Amino acid sequence: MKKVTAAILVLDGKILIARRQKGDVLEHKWEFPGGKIEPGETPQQCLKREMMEEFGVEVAVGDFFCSTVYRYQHIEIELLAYHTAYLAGEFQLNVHAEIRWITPGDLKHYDFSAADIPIAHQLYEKLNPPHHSPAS
Ligand SMILES: Nc1nc2c([nH]c(=O)n2[C@H]2C[C@H](O)[C@@H](COP(=O)(O)OP(=O)(O)OP(=O)(O)O)O2)c(=O)[nH]1
Ligand SMILES: [Mg+2]
Repeated sequence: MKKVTAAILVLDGKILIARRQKGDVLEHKWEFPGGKIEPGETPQQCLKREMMEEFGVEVAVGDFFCSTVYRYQHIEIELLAYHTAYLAGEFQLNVHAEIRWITPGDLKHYDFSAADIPIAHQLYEKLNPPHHSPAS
């Protein structure tokens, strides 16, 4: 099983999501960006490297958020999501078709890769402000 890291990056209350390119595995699907852990790397080192490779930005990788295991036809992955803080750099698209900054409520409206759906759901539960019932 391949271990893959994914960044939960929130800036000004908006969450970073990225869309995979046409022709890529899982083409057009939205994801929390990251990639496969290489031999000898910690998940944190991997995610820092991937964010630099894929967007040219520097991040600090913080606490573990959650993980999922998913078996695609092409690969079985353990997806490890980490809270990540933006440090520096202009976002450029080196491998993705598009990025968006979305509100927690928007998480339900995007077509995420299957392995990401439970992560998007947990993030929604964590960040979406609860609706207050009227005072009695
Ligand atoms: N980065 C990332 N990959 C995901 C997510 N969800 C998901 O199913 N995947 C799958 C897609 C791929 O089959 C696999 C590895 O991700 P990747 O293609 O980003 O790997 P990578 O950046 O190391 O790229 P490469 O060297 O394999 O081209 O994980 C996700 O949220 N983020
Ligand atoms: Mg990647």
